[in-house]
Amino acid sequence: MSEARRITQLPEGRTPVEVAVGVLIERDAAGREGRFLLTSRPEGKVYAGHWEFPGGKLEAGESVEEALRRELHEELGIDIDVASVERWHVEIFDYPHALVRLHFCKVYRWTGQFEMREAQQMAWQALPVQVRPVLPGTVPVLQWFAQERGHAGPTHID
Ligand SMILES: Nc1nc2c([nH]c(=O)n2[C@H]2C[C@H](O)[C@@H](COP(=O)(O)OP(=O)(O)OP(=O)(O)O)O2)c(=O)[nH]1
Repeated sequence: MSEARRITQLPEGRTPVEVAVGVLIERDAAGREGRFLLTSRPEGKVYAGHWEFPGGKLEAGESVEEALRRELHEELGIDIDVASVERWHVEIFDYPHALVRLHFCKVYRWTGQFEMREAQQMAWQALPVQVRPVLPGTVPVLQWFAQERGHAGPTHID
């Protein structure tokens, strides 16, 4: 399952699946970032049981923010305001099952109670991440966190 390739340019003639990904982050009263939320991929999906940031594919006509609002509601039962979504990084991954362009967004505010509506699991994590295995497309996010937070050493357990 490790045949995922992180690539910097779209291969000519191939159209990626656009994916909105929400990096939900706790902040303290001073605005310092703390733990972030990972969820496990539900049974029946590719990479079932792997940990990732919640999100999913854009539907026709949707913006990244709208897709994220829909996915977070459908998967986790929480609500976000599209205006508060902060776009962070874009990454392209070429998996055997799909070419995906991941739009990672930071989310600091949400309302509602978390409900695992797809029977997945959730875990608030810090570096190094303790849950495993993580999805290949999740690893760059952990590296960005490591840079931002001055974290040295492994970001997760393989
Ligand atoms: N949600 C999410 N998907 C990721 C991450 N990293 C990564 O490579 N992916 C990939 C895995 C999948 O190929 C794709 C997301 O598709 P998905 O199957 O989870 O989306 P979905 O919920 O819309 O699925 P479905 O309705 O078609 O079942 O993006 C990540 O951190 N979060």
